[in-house]
Parts: sequence; C-alpha cells; structure tokens
Amino acid sequence: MKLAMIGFGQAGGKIVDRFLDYDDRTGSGIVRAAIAVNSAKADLMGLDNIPQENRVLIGQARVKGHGVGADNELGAEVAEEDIDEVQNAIDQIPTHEVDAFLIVSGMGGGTGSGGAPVLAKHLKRIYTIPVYGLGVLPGTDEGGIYTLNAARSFQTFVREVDNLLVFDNDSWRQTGESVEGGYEQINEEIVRRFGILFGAGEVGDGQEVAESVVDSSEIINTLSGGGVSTVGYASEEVELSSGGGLLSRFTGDDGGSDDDLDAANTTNRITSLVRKAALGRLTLPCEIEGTERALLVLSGPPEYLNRKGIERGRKWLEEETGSMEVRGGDFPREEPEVAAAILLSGVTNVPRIKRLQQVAIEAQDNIDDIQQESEENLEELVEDDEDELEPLF
Ligand SMILES: Nc1nc2c(ncn2[C@@H]2O[C@H](COP(=O)(O)OP(=O)(O)OP(=O)(O)O)[C@@H](O)[C@H]2O)c(=O)[nH]1
Repeated sequence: MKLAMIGFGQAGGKIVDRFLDYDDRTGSGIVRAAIAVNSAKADLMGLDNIPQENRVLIGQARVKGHGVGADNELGAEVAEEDIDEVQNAIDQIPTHEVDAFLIVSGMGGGTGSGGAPVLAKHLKRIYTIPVYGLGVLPGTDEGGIYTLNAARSFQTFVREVDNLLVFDNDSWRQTGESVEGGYEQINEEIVRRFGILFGAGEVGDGQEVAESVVDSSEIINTLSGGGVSTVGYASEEVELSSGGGLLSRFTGDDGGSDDDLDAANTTNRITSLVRKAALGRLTLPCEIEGTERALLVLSGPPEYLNRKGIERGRKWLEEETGSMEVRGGDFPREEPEVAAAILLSGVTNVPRIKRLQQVAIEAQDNIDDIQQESEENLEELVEDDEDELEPLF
C-alpha cells in the first residue's frame, strides 16, 4: 500500500523519518511521499531523511519558530492559519499514486495534537482517498498537560480521520526507564509493526507473489468503518534456505512424510504466532473481544508460509474477536524470520481510552464549573446592582 505520510509535530516527524529509513532498509516501498510539519524550527532541522523541501514550518508569525510549548489550542490555531503552506507541500505529491494519507502525531504535545486533526479535516474535504491517523499517546508520567492534550485531541482526531491507529507510549516503556530514554526502540517497534501491515501487497519486481495476497483494498476495507485500531505482532527466527526451500534441510528417505512433517510444523508455527500476536502486547492494549474487523498478515520466506496455517489463524481470530470480518493473507519476504502482524480495527474495550475520556469529562466539568461560577458571580453582581439601583426608580 502506498502512503503519503505527514508527520505533525516532533514525534510525528521523527516517526515518519524513521519510516523512510525502514523503507530504505527493507525495500518495502510504502512511503510514496513524506512531509514534516512543525511550529519548532529546531525539530524540523533535526530530521535525517525527510527532504528539506518537504519540511513545513507553521506559526512563524505567532511563535517565531520556537514551538507552541504544549499549548494545543495554539497548535490548532497556527495549523488553521497556515494550512495553505501545508497544502503547498502536499500539492507536490503525486496523490494519484497514493492509496491513502497517514497523519502521524504525538497526542500529548501542542503542535501535533492541535494540528493533526485540523489537517485531517482539511484533507478529507479535498481528497477522496482515505485519511488515516497514527496517534501516539503520552506516558502517564509525563504530566497533566500531556494527558489533558491527549484527552482532548484524541476525541477530535478520531472523529476527523477514517481510522485512528494508536500507539500507547505508556505501555511500551521498559520498567524504570523514562519514555524519552526509550524512543529509539519505541519508534523502531512502531515502524516494524505498521511497516509490515502497510507493506503487505507491495510486492516488488522479482519478489515472490504471495499465495493469498493481501492487497491495499483489504487493508482499506479493514480500516473502513472508522474507530480506533491497534496492532499485535509476534515473530520467530527461521533459517533462510537457498533454492531447495525448507525441504532441502531434511534428508530422510521418505520424502512424503518429511513433506507432511514440514507442512505440520509450518502450520503450527503460524497458528502459535497468531495467538502470540493477538494475546501479547498490542500497540494499544485492549480486550480483543468485540473487535469489529481484523486483518492478519503473515510475513516470511515463502517456504515457511502456508494457506492452511493462515486459514487456521484467521478462524481462531474470528472466534476470539467475535468478528465475522477477519481477513488474512501472506507477505513473502526473504528475511530470516516468520512474523504475524494483526490489525484489530474498531476496538471497543480499551481501558486507556476510557481513562482519557474520563480526564476529558473532568476537564470539561471543571470548565463548566468555572463558567457556572463566573455566571453566578455575574448574576450576583447584576442583582447587587439592581438592589442598589432599586431606590432610584
Ligand atoms: N513514540 C514516540 N513518542 C514521542 C517521540 N517524541 C515525543 N514523543 C511523545 O510525543 C508527545 C510530545 O509531542 P511532541 O510531538 O514532542 O510535541 P509537538 O507536537 O511537537 O508540540 P510542541 O512541542 O508542544 O510544540 C509526548 O507525549 C511524548 O511522549 C518519539 O520520538 N517517539
């Protein structure tokens, strides 16, 4: 699947930068275009791979290239004011060659969390291709303002995009390690998981064609219907065999039984990887039961992939999620590992989101209280005034 990626804010820019590096390393060809948007000049300068001409500085008139300092209302305002600058950069992209937009952003800061939903709304008005979001939730130890920004922005972002893929920094830091210390690893995890998913179907010249190919339309169908998505992943190292495939490693006389054993091993490996991926750490931890749609992608050397394994994995996912819309296919790659990536789309039972919604409600209540208080004060003042004025009439 070919994507136009737009990294909004520092986290978004760094992750898109990393996607370009991933594309380079793996030849997966998913990033058709990459743009970084930020209100902080230094963050744009710190990027390695996004071309200079695709780095857009917004809000210069307001914040002079210094960032919005975690003020996400200001982030949204400068995005709205300078949306034409962003559009100018997007105009340079051959959008007819792109299957979807992916707006990547941290939800805790000011620029990305404020600006990403503004851009999503803008793109949806102009283009007919899907606009997806990849939102990164802050660590809970990062402080109230980050949580509050994420709580506010999440609701808006999920409403504006066709689907919001979520990665929760909080559940990914190592114990005792600050989130900042772990960004390198975290970002690698993000590009690996989303890279395999979006990379499926992008079979390059000379690559094996998958037995049951996952193509862009299957990814789009899984993401259609909106809501929030999470991704599971598990992998196992295997030996890359040259030419003769896996069978060449068996030397028994009875070729037939080796064949059976081989197929059974392959099937078992796939089904256990699917379970590990779905029940292990998800990019956004949640109950998988109640998921609306799912997509299973099995990647690895073709001799380690088989239709039976994928079919069993798919059936198991149907039972576990209760969804009747579980798609599956393979993604042959000459890498010494077999990996299962599972996209769970339209997840409903997500404790982290419930907590964030609670924060948003409490913040709203506080605002209501403050407003109510000031209205009461105002009424009192008016009444006092009236009391005072009464004798005059
Ligand atoms: N996964 C990941 N998260 C990051 C990274 N950098 C920052 N974050 C997270 O993103 C949030 C901060 O957002 P940033 O993108 O730095 O902020 P911004 O959108 O540039 O906004 P301002 O700096 O306030 O102008 C925090 O919650 C961090 O945890 C990164 O490289 N990877």
